[in-house]
Amino acid sequence: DVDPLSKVLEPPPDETPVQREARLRAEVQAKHVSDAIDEELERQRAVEKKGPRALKVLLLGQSESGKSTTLKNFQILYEHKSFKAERGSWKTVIQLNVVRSIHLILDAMSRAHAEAQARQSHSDYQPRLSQELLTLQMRLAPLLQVEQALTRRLTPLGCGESEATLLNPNSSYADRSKSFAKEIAINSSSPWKGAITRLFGGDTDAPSSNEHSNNWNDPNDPAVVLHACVQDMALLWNDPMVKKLLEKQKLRLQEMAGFFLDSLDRVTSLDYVPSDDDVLRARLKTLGVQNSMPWSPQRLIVPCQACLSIVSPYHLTRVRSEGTGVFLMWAGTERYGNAVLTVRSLLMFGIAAWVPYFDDMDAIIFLAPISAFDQTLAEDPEVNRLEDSINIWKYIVSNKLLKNTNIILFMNKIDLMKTKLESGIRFADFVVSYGLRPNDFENTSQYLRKKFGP
Ligand SMILES: Nc1nc2c(ncn2[C@@H]2O[C@H](COP(=O)(O)OP(=O)(O)OP(=O)(O)O)[C@@H](O)[C@H]2O)c(=O)[nH]1
Ligand SMILES: [Mg+2]
Repeated sequence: DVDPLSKVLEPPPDETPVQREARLRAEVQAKHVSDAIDEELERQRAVEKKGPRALKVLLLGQSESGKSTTLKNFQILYEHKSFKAERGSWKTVIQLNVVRSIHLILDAMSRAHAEAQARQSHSDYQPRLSQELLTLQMRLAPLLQVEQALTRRLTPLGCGESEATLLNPNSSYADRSKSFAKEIAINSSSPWKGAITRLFGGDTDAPSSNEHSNNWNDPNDPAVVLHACVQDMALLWNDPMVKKLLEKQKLRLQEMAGFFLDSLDRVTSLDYVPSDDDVLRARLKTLGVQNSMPWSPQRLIVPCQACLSIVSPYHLTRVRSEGTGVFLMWAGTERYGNAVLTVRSLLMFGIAAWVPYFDDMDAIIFLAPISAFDQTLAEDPEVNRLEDSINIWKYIVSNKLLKNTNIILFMNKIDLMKTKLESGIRFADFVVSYGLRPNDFENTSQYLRKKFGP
């Protein structure tokens, strides 16, 4: 009869005093988050009493499915002024995305190097990495410090996740690369955007508030280091040996979230201000529930139950609107005490815990990134991402508690889907039941519409 949720929340039996302190701190923080959400809901109720009823939409989907991106798209449509005001804060995220891509390359090189050395001890030694590459690797070392500085900038109040603080400068390179593979996550209630803006004296009414957010006289300023490293980064990314090595290790950086290596000159230039498209592409993992401000005077007109639509959040078209709209976004990953739960595990614990979020929603927009057919979940490498999306979707549409809620499916990331199919990745290799049908977007998307359908 043990409640599965409290079981997950139990502290581990061998908890050390340090872990205990961290857990209690996290719990206090979670309580703040929860109180802030309550306050926000209360505030919204007060607003609703005055004006027309706000339409509430919940964005739901596995991690990296595009919830934050969809929210950004709606922000572009309805709140362009505040979206523009936040561009300076996104610049820090984009810099972090660049550094992360470079690190993934450096890690891949280290792996190849280690492999070559192991082979050297056997017979004929063929150096795998050229001397230039080894030099580049050394010259790009300062980027590690940059990563820490950027992380601190994004988590000024300690509201980042432990992934962000794991990077201890005294740890070995191997340890650092291991922790680097993890993404930095920001709790959605964290005031990171505001904190950066305040830190640099940004004016939120200005069209691009943080153009002056860097100190060009400080050689340790992340933007200065990145600018100084731009040639080396470009040399590394364009090196044919690196290309081969990445291909061999099946690292397709271009398809990964937060890819900016093809725009290095632009995004590391001293006067760089992110464009709308850059902000859409910037990747920062969200934890926790995020509540948008009510947007007025527009409202989304949502179609009927379980409508199927194919859109790319990059190219949402304007929806006819009136009244006000509120979006609630549920992160792909949720933290409870010391346990990190995914949308999937939360659903398995029963929808009861979610009811406060679900029951007064007018609509749920479910994000299913169909391009993920050849990928597995970061939190569970055994589970195919597409299969996971289909399972959660079926759970949602068959849930009685949601029978009066409009449910909209966004089969998104279609641009990536097309690129993948065109590059020769075979859909049927991952979805066996697809059989011998043509490996093109038209047929695969048609097939998936049916798969998600009733
Ligand atoms: N190519 C492409 N990339 C997309 C699309 N939609 C989202 N992305 C990218 O996918 C990455 C992940 O999207 P997010 O919006 O951060 O995902 P999320 O669902 O909020 O993920 P969590 O915060 O981890 O729950 C981002 O870098 C986006 O730019 C799309 O339609 N096409
Ligand atoms: Mg997110």
